[in-house]
Amino acid sequence: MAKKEQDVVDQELPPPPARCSWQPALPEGFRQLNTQVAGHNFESSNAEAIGLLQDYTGGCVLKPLGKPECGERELRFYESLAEAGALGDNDLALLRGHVPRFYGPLKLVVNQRERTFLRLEDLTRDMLQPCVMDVKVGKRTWDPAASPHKRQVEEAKYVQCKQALGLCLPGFQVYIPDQDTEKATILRRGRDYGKSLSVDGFKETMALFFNASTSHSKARRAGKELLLQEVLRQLQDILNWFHSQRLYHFYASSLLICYDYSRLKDQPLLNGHHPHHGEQEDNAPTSPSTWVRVRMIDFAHVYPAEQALPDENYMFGLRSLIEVVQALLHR
Ligand SMILES: Nc1ncnc2c1ncn2[C@@H]1O[C@H](COP(=O)(O)OP(=O)(O)OP(=O)(O)O)[C@@H](O)[C@H]1O
Ligand SMILES: O=P(O)(O)O[C@@H]1[C@H](O)[C@H](O)[C@@H](OP(=O)(O)O)[C@H](OP(=O)(O)O)[C@H]1O
Repeated sequence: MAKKEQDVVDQELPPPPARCSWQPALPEGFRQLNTQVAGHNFESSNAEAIGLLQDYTGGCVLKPLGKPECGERELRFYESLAEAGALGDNDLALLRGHVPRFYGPLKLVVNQRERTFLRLEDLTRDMLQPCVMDVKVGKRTWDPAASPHKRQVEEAKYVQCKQALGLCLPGFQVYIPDQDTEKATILRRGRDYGKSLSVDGFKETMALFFNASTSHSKARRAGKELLLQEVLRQLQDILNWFHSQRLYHFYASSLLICYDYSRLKDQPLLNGHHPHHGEQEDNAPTSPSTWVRVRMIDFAHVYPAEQALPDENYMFGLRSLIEVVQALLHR
């Protein structure tokens, strides 16, 4: 992150890496991903447990392969997307636009052990004040090979939101303005917070994440509207892909929603018209797709679609998310 002007109000999530009293042994040129909000992470008492890394210069993140079968499945998924793109396969080629770019596997020694990482596009790159939310999609978060125990464990977590909305919230960070000073403060929440949420709590948390409270100035409301419309556009694009695809079923997969808080302030309304992704306009740098990114991540439990059926489990969650975000536009 280039600059930060915040007091840090951390809760539940581990503090930003620079403040840790211990440091994992990382290869030169890499550091812990300081915008990681969920997922497997480094543990001071377990050298085997590792989280995502960030390449100082390359604008990419490095995700360690998870448990043998999960890690290999995710690597195969990204590789098949890369191959399909080259062959011009339609549904797979389109899916590439909804996931981080993949730059191949990389072996690195971390905590004295060689591990394989996936090199992925950093979805928070160029963001000065990155707001990041990981939303796990689907009522069912266990895959067809899950043991009865794993299935039971998954069913017992995030119960309220998962059953009603088909969504779970394992973590997020957001910059919010201090009421009096307008100075930005960062707020971070992890899985324990997500597991405690009711449906209303989930909706309020989404309002908090999108800085969508009603008390903002006119200029801030314009920024909020632009943000929500862009998020909805990108979510709808993903849903459109799911309507046609019969290739995969995605279990325990997430949507990563990222935006740059520093771009939210003072966004002008261009005569009611917001530039869209891909539009060739002189003012292209202000296109919200440059500071708002919604992508699918975490493919450790992706399986071929059973009987070539649509992925109703994922689509149920995604439709709920679209409804929740739409409701924020009308607050
Ligand atoms: N391409 C990316 N760009 C930026 N941040 C990312 C990217 N991929 C993952 N992250 C960060 O890392 C976190 C964990 O990612 P991911 O869900 O892939 O890990 P995981 O260990 O497989 O998770 P889980 O415990 O749910 O299986 C995300 O919540 C996000 O903060
Ligand atoms: O939401 P939580 O409570 O963080 O639960 C974790 C989450 O379900 C992960 O998807 C899962 O990793 P896998 O996708 O690899 O199964 C992990 O299993 P693990 O603890 O066995 O790694 C769980 O602990």
